[in-house]
Amino acid sequence: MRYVKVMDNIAKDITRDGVANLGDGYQKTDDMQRADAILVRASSLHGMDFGPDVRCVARSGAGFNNIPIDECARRGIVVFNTPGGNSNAVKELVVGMILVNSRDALGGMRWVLDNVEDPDIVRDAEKNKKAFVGREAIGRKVGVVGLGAVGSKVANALLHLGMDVYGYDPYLSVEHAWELSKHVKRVDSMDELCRDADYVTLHVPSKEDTRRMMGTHELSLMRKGGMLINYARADIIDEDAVAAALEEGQLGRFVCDFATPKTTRMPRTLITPHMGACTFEAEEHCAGMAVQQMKDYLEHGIVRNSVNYPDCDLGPCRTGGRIVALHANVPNMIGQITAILAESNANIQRMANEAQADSAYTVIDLDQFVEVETLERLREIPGIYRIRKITPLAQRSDFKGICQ
Ligand SMILES: NC(=O)C1=CN([C@@H]2O[C@H](COP(=O)(O)OP(=O)(O)OC[C@H]3O[C@@H](n4cnc5c(N)ncnc54)[C@H](O)[C@@H]3O)[C@@H](O)[C@H]2O)C=CC1
Ligand SMILES: O=C(O)C(=O)COP(=O)(O)O
Repeated sequence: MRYVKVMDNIAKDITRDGVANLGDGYQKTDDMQRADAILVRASSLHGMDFGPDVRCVARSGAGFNNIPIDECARRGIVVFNTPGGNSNAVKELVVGMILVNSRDALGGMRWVLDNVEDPDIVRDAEKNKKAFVGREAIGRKVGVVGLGAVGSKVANALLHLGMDVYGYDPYLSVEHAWELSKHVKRVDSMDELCRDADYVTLHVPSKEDTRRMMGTHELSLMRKGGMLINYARADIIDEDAVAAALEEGQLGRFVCDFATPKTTRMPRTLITPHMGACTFEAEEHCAGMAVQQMKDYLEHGIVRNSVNYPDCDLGPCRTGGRIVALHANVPNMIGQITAILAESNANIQRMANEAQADSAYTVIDLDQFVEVETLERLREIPGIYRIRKITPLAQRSDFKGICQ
């Protein structure tokens, strides 16, 4: 039995009746000391005491600034996310917010609610509607910051609405470049993006170079009375600068997904409670990806969509035994590992080694399992964070197939 600590309401069918529906061989636990894996959405894991057996954290969602990924890497804990799994949900809400807030739809709705008792509401509505005149989005300049899973979809959708779309993303991936319409005008700086923009919408992860990237200078370049949309993370904007721009009228409207003590006091601001990804479709999609990635890792040592280790997929183990090593990306690790295996007469059938930044991942399929003492010797190599022993398919009680 493997135990999973489920931190958030991941998706209805996954946490039905409070019991994780993770499939045979898995059980939900509240006890971190017993957990083999953690399933999380936006709850913060910073400062949390991970139990000794936690081998992976699966983030059902895109952003992973709630997880100490470097510390996890050094402890041999693989962190996964679910790239793109909720991007359509965010895109739909952002596009809707841009349209709804270009018109004073909310002011109009509020007027109706305030006048429900008015017997002449039909006549008075016609008289009062002039107070809610807005603007059309067509033809207006919008800057999209970050052209990843969400940003590329937002840019394409706004283009289809007839807007003049600009995009800024110095690290644009080939995958997302393929998805992006060629009519999105790519620029090389935030200044170019913000200059005379009627709208700026933010879709970058929270990290050192993006925190407070939308500040006084960037806001001052926008067209007076423009709109800022933040469905990325609260700290991408400089809250004081946005508050000041709203007070001065430089910013006409601010729309964001993050209720903070400061945003909730800003004028002409519409806030949703971090619900960009709250659709049944996105929750199921992300939960499905997160659970599958977690199970593939626990059962087979397959790493897919990790944010702190390189991806590595040799498929399930079809030899007599598999060892996986999570280690520092430094010279001679493979040499030391294979030397110890050679001394214990182990025959390597297949092997893969991948490295990414400071972390590396090595999978070794052997004729048969090595002794416990050999595993202990591997664990003592400086730079080894964790050694795992993976049960081959043929030795699993739930495996009914023929092992090659
Ligand atoms: N409000 C909500 O419920 C949701 C919020 N998010 C937030 O949106 C962010 C983006 O999500 P995805 O598009 O799925 O992630 P993604 O990883 O696919 O895209 C992020 C993009 O930002 C770009 N980027 C990184 N640093 C940059 C910089 N300094 N300047 C400009 N671009 C930069 C990257 O190259 C990448 O293309 C997430 O990290 C998360 O914080 C994501 C999903 C739901
Ligand atoms: O995927 C993301 O980055 C999000 O912000 C969505 O967060 P959530 O899964 O709704 O807690």
